[in-house]
Amino acid sequence: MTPFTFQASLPRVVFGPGTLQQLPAEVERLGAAKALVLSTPEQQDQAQRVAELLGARSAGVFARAVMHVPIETAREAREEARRLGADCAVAIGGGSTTGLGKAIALDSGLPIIAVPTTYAGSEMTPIYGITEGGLKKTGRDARVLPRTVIYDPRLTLSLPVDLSVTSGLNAIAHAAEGLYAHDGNPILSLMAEEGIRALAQALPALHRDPCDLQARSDALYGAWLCGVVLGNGAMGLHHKLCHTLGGSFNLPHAEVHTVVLPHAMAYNAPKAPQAMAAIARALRVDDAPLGLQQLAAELGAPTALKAIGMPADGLDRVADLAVSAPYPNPRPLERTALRALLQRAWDGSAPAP
Ligand SMILES: NC(=O)C1=CN([C@@H]2O[C@H](COP(=O)(O)OP(=O)(O)OC[C@H]3O[C@@H](n4cnc5c(N)ncnc54)[C@H](O)[C@@H]3O)[C@@H](O)[C@H]2O)C=CC1
Ligand SMILES: O=C(O)/C=C\C(=O)CC(=O)O
Repeated sequence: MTPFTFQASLPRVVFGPGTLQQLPAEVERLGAAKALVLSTPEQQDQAQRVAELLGARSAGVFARAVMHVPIETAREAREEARRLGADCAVAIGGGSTTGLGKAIALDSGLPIIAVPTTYAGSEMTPIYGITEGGLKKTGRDARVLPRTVIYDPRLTLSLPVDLSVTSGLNAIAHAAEGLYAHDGNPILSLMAEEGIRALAQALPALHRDPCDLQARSDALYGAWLCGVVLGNGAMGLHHKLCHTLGGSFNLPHAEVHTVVLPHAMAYNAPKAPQAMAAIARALRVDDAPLGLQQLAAELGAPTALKAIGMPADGLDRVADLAVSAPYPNPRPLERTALRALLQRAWDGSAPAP
């Protein structure tokens, strides 16, 4: 085994069906008196119920989280937290709501309790994203890592099946890139393989029966592990391509990950054979990129960028951007090969190196 360094900074986790009921005690445990509850407009009723559960410990509800955290929304939420005298925030929702909590914490240091209701994994990472003037900036900052995460699988029963599948594949992407990250290590690799395994088993089961609480629990457990990997390892080609595609063309986040991942994996496969072997083991397939694309197709997820709103004439720009700011990746970034990757992803063709 090659020498390595392992240091992880992780939130406290409360996991299991019904654990949302422990939220008031978790707020108290932080030493906080007033929590601002954050959600998207679609989950406002759920946020309201959380505020009722908090009773006197609720400062109010801010239900305006949207995808990619526009700076204007972040400023409004920070101001609302200040105006209401909140000394902590509870983010109930997916990556968009967690992201809003992070934007507040980045500026104010307010502690965040995350209550994830998708499989995006943001609650386990110190990574934030804020969009200003149409450009999304991402960064890492220890202040934005939630202090506590409550994983209550019951809250995911209402997540539509299509979003459950693509969100689960978004989580698998975190683990896949962690397995070949330049700063990876055997402990993160253990978590990554186990996270992929749990999700690969859970997604078909919850696709058959969205109310299968065991499958929902397994998926959330997998998302937790994959989120830890993302938070503690570098992102490579796949995440960078997805951020360009999502940020510049306003494509739906989890769907972009779903379509691109098999192609990014195939691109890197010749330089990351051990990672591919681990992913194939976890998926129980012979060929990791192809097996992943087949899993997505079997679960009714999109497999072509053209099907999720990507204009064909934008592919050249994405290829240009992909090579404009180099970053560590197992296989060097070659424009011609990346342009071909993007074409295959747009067409929905089989992944190829
Ligand atoms: N910083 C990080 O580490 C990460 C950040 N992200 C960010 O998260 C965002 C995407 O987050 P996602 O979770 O994919 O989607 P999302 O948070 O935007 O949610 C999508 C939709 O599903 C709804 N929803 C969520 N949970 C639900 C439930 N249980 N029942 C019914 N409806 C529900 C939401 O209200 C929203 O309308 C992107 O902006 C992405 O950049 C994603 C992964 C990691
Ligand atoms: O692409 C992902 O799933 C991971 C990270 C982000 O989305 C970064 C962000 O919060 O914008």
